[in-house]
Amino acid sequence: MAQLTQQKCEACTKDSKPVTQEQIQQLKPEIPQWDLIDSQAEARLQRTYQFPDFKTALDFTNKVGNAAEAEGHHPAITTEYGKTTVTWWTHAISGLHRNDFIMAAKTDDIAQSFS
Ligand SMILES: C[C@H](O)[C@H](O)[C@H]1CNC2=NC(N)=NC(=O)C2=N1
Repeated sequence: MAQLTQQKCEACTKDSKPVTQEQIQQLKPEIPQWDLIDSQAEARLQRTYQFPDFKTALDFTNKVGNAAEAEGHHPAITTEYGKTTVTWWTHAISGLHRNDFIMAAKTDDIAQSFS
């Protein structure tokens, strides 16, 4: 299987299959700096990135937003002075889909261009 960053999101419906625990164990090492969290009783992936100032955090936010639009899969993003927190989950299934791991890996790739 190709690296997550090379993969494409698929359109999700309420019938889409969430990742299994086994799949999570396989995929999580590819995005080691992401936390698996429970929010509103749903599994989500979350990571906070540090930046030197607000403008850089906002530039990163916009790049992640563009990637989300390109893939048709959308995160929650909180932009603050010096940091941006990105949270991925799949609304249609109220949980985690492979798409979320793909987008977390793509988000890490975007962040690399800021370091
Ligand atoms: C029709 C469209 O593809 C869907 O509404 C998409 C849009 N972006 C989405 N983003 C996320 N994170 N979860 C979804 O279920 C989702 N659904």
